Amino acid sequence: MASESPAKRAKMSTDAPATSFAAIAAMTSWVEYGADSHFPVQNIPFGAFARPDGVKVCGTRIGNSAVDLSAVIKAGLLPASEPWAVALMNEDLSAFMKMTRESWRAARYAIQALFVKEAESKWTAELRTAAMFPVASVTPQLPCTIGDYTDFYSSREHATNVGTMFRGKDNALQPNWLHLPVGYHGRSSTVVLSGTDVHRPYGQLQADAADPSKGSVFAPCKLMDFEVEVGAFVGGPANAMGTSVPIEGAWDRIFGFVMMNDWSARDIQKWEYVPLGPFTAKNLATSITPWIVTVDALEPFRCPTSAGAQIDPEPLPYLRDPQYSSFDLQLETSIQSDVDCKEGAVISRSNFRHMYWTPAQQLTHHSVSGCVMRAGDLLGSGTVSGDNDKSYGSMLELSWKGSKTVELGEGVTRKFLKDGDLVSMVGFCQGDGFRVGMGAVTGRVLPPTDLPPAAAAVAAAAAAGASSGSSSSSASATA
Ligand SMILES: O=C(O)/C=C/C(=O)CC(=O)CC(=O)O
Ligand SMILES: [Ca+2]
Ligand SMILES: [Mg+2]
Repeated sequence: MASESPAKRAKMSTDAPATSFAAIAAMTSWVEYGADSHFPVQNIPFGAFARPDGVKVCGTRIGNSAVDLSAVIKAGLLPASEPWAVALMNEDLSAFMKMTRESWRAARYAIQALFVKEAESKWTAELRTAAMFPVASVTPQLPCTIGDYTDFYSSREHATNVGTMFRGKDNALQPNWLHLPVGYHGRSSTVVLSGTDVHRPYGQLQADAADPSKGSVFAPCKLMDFEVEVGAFVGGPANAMGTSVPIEGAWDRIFGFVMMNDWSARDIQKWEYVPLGPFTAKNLATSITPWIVTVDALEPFRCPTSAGAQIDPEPLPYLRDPQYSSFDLQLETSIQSDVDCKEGAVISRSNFRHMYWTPAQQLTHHSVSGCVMRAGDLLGSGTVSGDNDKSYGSMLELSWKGSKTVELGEGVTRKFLKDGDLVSMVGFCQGDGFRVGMGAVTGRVLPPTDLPPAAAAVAAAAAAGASSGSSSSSASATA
């Protein structure tokens, strides 16, 4: 790691593993993978997948292998009687995530110890066949039952940019923004795994922003967008209703992190969001990576946020995070299209350290009214935008509401997403000769689905209106 890197400068968390950063960097594995793998022995994430024979199991990933932890436990390489091992015998991580950080840590260390070079002889050929599968041969599953999904708005740059575009420069950052992590309740039913195609949604759009008397039309979204986010999975025993999660222990209630794309229909959003915030513009799909990278795996990369060691104004006491900091997690977003950008092009580079509010502050604030926070709840960080126009986390900002083009190379440009565009977001921390990352969250934009009967009737009526001279509901999407 470069000597000036924030990860190196940062003091290791007191909660961090007893191992030094140098000792972590020096770990090697008997499993082969490249220096750019996101899943070296230093990572050991948790996930759930269906084996080639269809059996669903909890697992980890190392290099390009998905590891069936139930097979490793059955073979006697992990202590079957430990409560965490019992929990890992389930089809997904729901039970395991309800345990404590101590249990997650014990499990991760025990698994990690099986993949260091010195442990190679423990792995018989028989066990390798029974427990290790090429990732391409397994079917990732959602890691747990996602009870609730909440999305925050915690990048100061993103909030300022969106506020400027939606409400004007003078009302960009609302007066509450520096005092609490603003958020909205999202929809867990449409949280999907990376690789899931996403249809351009239908919805209500304002017919003519210059003339509100023209009302609205029903049509496919024309301003389809992504949002680069880091998702935090809540873990640990739920707080009782009427109590809250104290900020002092809040980091210990975060099980780990995934990359997340909060698909957004900007024209639907612009019309519907007043005054209660995002609704159907955001519930069409939210894509996540399948492997949850633990807080412990990210601890060596803890660093100050770009807002500094403290925030000003100082938040109310209940929101003062004693570990106010972030992770030096690099984020890179690209678009690929078989139509006009076959090689793909990187359009944004950002970093998780740009977030102003920490996941601990988000969790504590979420529960301050007595709201129950359960293991498996998903908290979106909010779009991660940096301080320059190459680091913005959405097309809305990169194209500044469509007022300029985003270059994909060789004369190919975008303002918003086109049908056929494959959006890919990767997140990783760069260590000294190794990486710890989440992999890529991908999703392709498909044309609108065939309309269900009720919606078809509305569209037909709107089309009839259009042919008689009123507002149009053309299905063609512009980009
Ligand atoms: O109304 C606004 O200012 C904008 C709201 C959002 O776009 C919500 C959202 O998804 C927040 C985020 O990802 O940061
Ligand atoms: Ca969002
Ligand atoms: Mg969403």
